[in-house]
Order: sequence, then C-alpha cells, then structure tokens
Amino acid sequence: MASMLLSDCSTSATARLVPLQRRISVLTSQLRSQVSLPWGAVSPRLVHSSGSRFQSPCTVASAMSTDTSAKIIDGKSVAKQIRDEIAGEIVKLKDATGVVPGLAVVLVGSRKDSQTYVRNKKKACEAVGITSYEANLPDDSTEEEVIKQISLFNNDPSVHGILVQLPLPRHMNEENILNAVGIEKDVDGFHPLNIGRLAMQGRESLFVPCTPKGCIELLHRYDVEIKGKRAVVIGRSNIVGMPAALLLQRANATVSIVHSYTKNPEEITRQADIVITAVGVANLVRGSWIKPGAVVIDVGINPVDDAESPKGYRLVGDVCFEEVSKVASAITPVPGGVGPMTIAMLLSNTLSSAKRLHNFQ
Ligand SMILES: Nc1nc2c(c(=O)[nH]1)N[C@@H](CN(C=O)c1ccc(C(=O)N[C@@H](CCC(=O)O)C(=O)O)cc1)CN2
Repeated sequence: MASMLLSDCSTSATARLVPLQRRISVLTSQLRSQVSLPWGAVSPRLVHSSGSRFQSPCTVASAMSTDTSAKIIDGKSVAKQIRDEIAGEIVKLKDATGVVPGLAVVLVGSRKDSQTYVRNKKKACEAVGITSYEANLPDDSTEEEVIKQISLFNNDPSVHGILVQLPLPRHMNEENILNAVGIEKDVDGFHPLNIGRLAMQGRESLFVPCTPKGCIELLHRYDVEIKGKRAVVIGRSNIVGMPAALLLQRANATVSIVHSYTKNPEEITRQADIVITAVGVANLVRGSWIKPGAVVIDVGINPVDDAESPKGYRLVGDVCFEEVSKVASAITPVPGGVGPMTIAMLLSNTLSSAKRLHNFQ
C-alpha cells in the first residue's frame, strides 16, 4: 500500500520531497510552527502514516509540461470568464436599481498569506464593480470585538456580503465568530445553517462555500458529467472536503470520503471517475491511485522548497501532477486551477446576495 499522509483539515502543509520518516517530522514541526497553513486549524492527528516508506518521489513537473495525456482544466481562464460575466451583470443591476453590491472582509491578525488573499479579494471586487469594505483587527483582539465588527456589517445596508478571513488567531473560537455572520450575508457559506441546508434533501443553502462551488463549476464548464458517477473526495474539512462531497452528492454522484483513518485510500480512490483532493499534503496522490480516464480536481496549495525560484519555494498540489496527468483524462494544475475559482465564486455569491436582498432577478 502506498505511503499515507492525510489531514482532516485542509491546511496547506509544507511537504518536501524527502523520505517518509523525515517528511513526517518536517511536516509536524512546520505545522507546529504554523507556517503557511492557509486553511485553518492544525489537528493533532494531522499527520498519520502507514504503509511503505519506499515510495518513489514525485518529480514535480511544471503544469505547462507537454508530456501529459490529460486535458488541463484551466481555472485561471474560467475564473476570468466568470469575472467578466459578473461585471456585466453588475452593470445591469446598477442601471436598473442603482444598487452597487458591497463586500465586507474582516481580517484578524497579521498573517502575510491572509493579507495577500484579502488584498486579492479587494482587487477582484474593484475590477468587477463591487465596493469592498475592510476591517482589520489586531492579533490580540477579543472574540467580542470581532463579533461587534461583524454586527456593524450585518446592519449596514450597503454591505451585501461579509466574510471573516480564515484562519483566525488560535485564541479565538471560530464557530462563535462564523455564527455571528448574518445568514443572508454569509457569502463564504460557512454559517452552520447554510452548511446544514446543503446536507438536507429538498433544502437550499443561501450560499455555497466558494472553493467547493468552484470545483463543481469547473466540472460543469468542462462538460464533465457528475450524475451516476463514482466520486471520491480526499479530505473532510468544513470549508472544502465536506461541502465538496455534499455538492457532488446533490449532483447525483455516488460519493466516498477518504480521510486520515481510511484503511485503503489508494484502492478506494482508484474506483473514482471524479477525484477532488483537499488535504494540504504535497504530491500525496500518485498515478497509481487514479483510474485511467478519471477527472482530477486538486484543491491543495502546498509550498515546497525550490532553490531555483526567486521566492525560494513554489506551489504544488496534493496530486503528483507528473504521474497523474498521464493517467487522468482531465486535471487542474496548481497554481492556476481551483485557486482562482475561489475568488470568482466569492464575487458570484456577493452579486447573488445583492440581487436577493433587492429582489432583482
Ligand atoms: N474566509 C475564507 N478564508 C479562507 C478561504 C476562503 O474561501 N474563505 N480560502 C483560503 C484562502 N483563499 C481565499 O481566502 C484563497 C487561496 C488561494 C487562492 C488562489 O488563487 N491561489 C492561487 C495561487 C496563489 C499564489 O500564487 O500564491 C492558485 O491556486 O492558482 C485564492 C484564494 C483560506 N482562507
């Protein structure tokens, strides 16, 4: 059985191309020091290993490599197309009603990665005609201070969407804070009522979390049939894995979730026509995990050391692109796959919210 390193949360861990035992200790120490973990809390059971330690390294190829048989699912260009569509719809909304959609972002603390994501969200808003509002609170803010800020945005009629950038500082209770976002402005779709409705037959969420929504949108735009197909989601985080599985199920796929206690992840994944990975472990999914012709959506964004890159690192996914692109029929690259779709879906949710709040079809 293949080496196994799985996370229950979609944290992005720095993984290196080193033998398994060292990789575990590198991962563990990096997770402890909270380096580059854009997707939230660190589970004490994050790194779980079993099986062979003699797996060959995945030689990470550039996503531009020509030695692939799989079609590249180009999230960057789909996201651009969606942003253009949104910009057009915002003009129509404004012309008909005078309403300009507004998005408020709450950023707590000074994490560089979160600051970058927030900056990118603001730029994306500007480009399509959404007004952005920002509240920056210091690392040592109290939960009450954050909730007070959220309440101000809840009561502001020019704000149609509110999001709290994750992860929050460790001393804060994420659940309390996310519960404070008014369900009608919860454009991240993280409120338990929105997630709960996603899990229920015959109910509709007001908003679907952006990253999983982006994954499904990519499948639709590339004409990948979901109905009746077997799908495997690797990872069960609240913000990606679990909602992705629910969305696939709602689209009538037969869904399995692979997680850190799954005994035979490779065998289960190999049965899937559609694979979505969101674990934050670089190159975990190898060619041997994939059924020939499967479609692979890689949500992982993992920095790995790269002396040749000006930054000293580059980003890779959860999937060993070089191997999997030779087996799959279609695959998302990292970067340039799911990542850009996250922000496009946020803009789409904000526009829907403005339309709903102003009864505009
Ligand atoms: N409140 C939220 N917090 C977080 C979310 C979220 O959806 N809501 N997701 C992530 C961070 N994130 C947006 O917030 C995000 C991450 C990555 C990308 C992206 O476009 N990635 C690029 C690569 C970027 C690079 O080169 O550094 C890609 O994959 O091509 C967009 C948004 C955690 N927090």
